[in-house]
Amino acid sequence: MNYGWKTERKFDIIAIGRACIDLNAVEYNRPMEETQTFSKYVGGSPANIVIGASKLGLRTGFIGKISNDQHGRFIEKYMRDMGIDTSNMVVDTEGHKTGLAFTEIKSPNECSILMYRENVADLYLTPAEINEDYLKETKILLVSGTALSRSPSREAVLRAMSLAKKNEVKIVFELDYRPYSWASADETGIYYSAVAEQSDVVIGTRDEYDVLENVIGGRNEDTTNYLFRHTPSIIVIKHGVDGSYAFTKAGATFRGHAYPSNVLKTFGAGDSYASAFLYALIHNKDLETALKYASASAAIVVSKHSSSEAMPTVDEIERIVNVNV
Ligand SMILES: Nc1ncnc2c1ncn2[C@@H]1O[C@H](COP(=O)(O)OP(=O)(O)OP(=O)(O)O)[C@@H](O)[C@H]1O
Ligand SMILES: O=C(O)C[C@@H](O)[C@H](O)C(=O)CO
Repeated sequence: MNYGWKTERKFDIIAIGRACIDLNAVEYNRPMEETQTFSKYVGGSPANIVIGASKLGLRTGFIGKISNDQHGRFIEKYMRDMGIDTSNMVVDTEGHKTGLAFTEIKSPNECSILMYRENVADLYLTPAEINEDYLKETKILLVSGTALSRSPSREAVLRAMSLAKKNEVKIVFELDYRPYSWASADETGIYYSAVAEQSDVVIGTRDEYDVLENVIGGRNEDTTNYLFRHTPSIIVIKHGVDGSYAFTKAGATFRGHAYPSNVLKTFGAGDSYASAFLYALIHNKDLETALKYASASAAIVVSKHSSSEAMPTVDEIERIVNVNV
């Protein structure tokens, strides 16, 4: 398959959005009120996705703003050590802080995330901090929906998208809807639909597309009919453990099935799914295979404690795909 990426580019994927910290409950299978210890990991959906992609051997970079403190330095070093180019991670100069996500694992099916995201540095990225020469060097710009929730980060993303288009960089939009980041669902729908209409690939859960379309109980067919009238050529709709679908503008539909997993917690599924899906696309694999890689990657991460640190290798993914043919 040829997805139309420009081949001669230094990076496969540059992501834009938040790089934060996850504090995952060490004593799991209990409520957070009774949890005393947490393990620290780099987190934030777009950071997790490039960490996963980098672990799979893709060449990645990151655009975002981090706090000028121990947390910001921890994040930058971790990502650099993972092989991600951090040259366009801007250090905040106005005292903004790193976002924190405390995770609660009450049972494999009852997980929640308590986010501390007041005045977080990532939402203060400005359009002036977007570097066209950097964007020119990538095949894909990965946009995370949460980065659209506030200004000036919103305008920074819109600037990055317009420079991406100017330089024939494909845009992948991961909806990554976090309700507490947004002023209202109406506002989310407005920005999500405008950005999705301009993106080449859109990835999200059924619920996230409902927010984008401002509907309740939306149908995949209506979503694809609407978005394929615009730029997207591939639309991925995830349905949790019930699997996922990839639709193409040419009219094909592919179904991905979740693989059996010894589930510890459910968060991290979406980010590991996206990193392996994009790995497969960059390697010109067909969409059926891309869905298998994505689902296998997610099955691995839901069985482990973290989102970022748990990202699998290509061998681990292929072992699952090959055993379950
Ligand atoms: N319990 C599970 N066991 C195995 N695979 C799973 C499970 N839950 C989800 N997955 C896999 O992960 C993929 C993405 O899951 P989901 O649709 O929940 O995305 P998400 O809501 O973006 O994830 P997250 O919880 O990280 O936000 C699914 O399509 C499926 O392949
Ligand atoms: O995206 C976040 O800000 C939190 C993540 O890092 C967390 O691991 C998660 O929710 C993954 O789905």
